[in-house]
Amino acid sequence: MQLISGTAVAEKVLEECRRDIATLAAQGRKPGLAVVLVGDDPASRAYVRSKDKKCRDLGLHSVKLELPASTTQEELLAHVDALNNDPSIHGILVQSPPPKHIDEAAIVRAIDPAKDVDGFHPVNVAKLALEDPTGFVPCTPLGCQRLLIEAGIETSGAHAVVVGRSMIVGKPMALLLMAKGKGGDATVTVTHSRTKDLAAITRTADIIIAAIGRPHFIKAEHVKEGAVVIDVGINRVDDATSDKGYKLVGDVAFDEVAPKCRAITPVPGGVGPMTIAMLMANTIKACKQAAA
Ligand SMILES: NC(=O)C1=CN([C@@H]2O[C@H](COP(=O)(O)OP(=O)(O)OC[C@H]3O[C@@H](n4cnc5c(N)ncnc54)[C@H](OP(=O)(O)O)[C@@H]3O)[C@@H](O)[C@H]2O)C=CC1
Ligand SMILES: Nc1nc(=O)c2c([nH]1)NC[C@@H]1CN(c3ccc(C(=O)N[C@@H](CCC(=O)O)C(=O)O)cc3)C=[N+]21
Repeated sequence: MQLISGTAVAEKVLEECRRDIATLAAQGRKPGLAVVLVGDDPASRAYVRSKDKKCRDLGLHSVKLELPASTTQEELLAHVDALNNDPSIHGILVQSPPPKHIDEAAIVRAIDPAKDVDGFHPVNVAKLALEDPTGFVPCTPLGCQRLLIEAGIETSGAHAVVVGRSMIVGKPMALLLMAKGKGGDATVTVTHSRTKDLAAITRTADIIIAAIGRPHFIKAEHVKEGAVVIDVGINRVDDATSDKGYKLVGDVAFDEVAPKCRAITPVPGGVGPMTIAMLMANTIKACKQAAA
């Protein structure tokens, strides 16, 4: 069994980012990322902090907007508009999910597609479907694809089963795996909560991408011998032995699944660090494209 280290692959991606940042610096340019958080969900706060920290480590310009949960739709749109017009900002990310009174779809559509490093804007969703390389691909599925490539997993002709169909993970993941070329050319099945006999389908998978949001949902019975499993899930579960009072677990029951796998990602240290690394890479891409 091969343990695919997201931490190690993310470090490789960040090394590429450092080189790009140095090249841009020599041209007097510095990529800038703005992360907007509305409300005080603890997991979201932690995530926003780690993105800000990674930006600073790399020497990117980083703006962190932490807005109260009472922020109105109009106020948030005004912030997005200001960032759209700020030439020092190349990437804008509005942390999902926002509070209930915010219309997330309208916010996403207000972001300049050229600064939409999350890849959520309809223009970028269309570019992904069209396999147009000028678009931005959502960071998490992009990171999963890179993990497969770096781990030497052949996707061409493989049966990949994606569990989950969200706009942030499952759907773009399926589009990437079915696209032509490296890390693609797979035969893709997308499953979700209405899927009948999920285990019968996942057992036919050469590659399983689990993006469900339920701790330890994928069990040994879901996985065939020799499969590759990418665990996207980040779930906080109570843990009295940890000083934080919780621990992070994936959507895969790692202990029982790992022995059957050719390769598997851990949680933490798997897809999570890749998401952050791809966000940095997308911000650099946005900066390069803004100059061109
Ligand atoms: N590592 C990272 O960087 C990231 C991790 N995540 C994590 O990935 C997980 C998924 O996130 P996200 O896609 O945003 O979650 P969503 O809740 O938006 O989507 C979950 C998907 O799983 C499907 N699903 C739910 N229950 C079942 C079931 N019993 N059987 C089969 N499918 C099911 C849902 O189906 P239906 O559509 O029918 O409701 C839905 O399509 C979460 O744990 C999240 O924390 C998310 C983003 C980034
Ligand atoms: N607009 C938007 N874009 C996102 O990309 C986005 C979002 N909203 N909302 C929430 C989800 C979740 N997400 C994570 C990214 C990294 C880790 C991560 O780095 N995890 C570490 C552990 C971190 C820790 O220890 O807390 C790991 O898995 O090793 C986790 C979760 C991005 N998301």
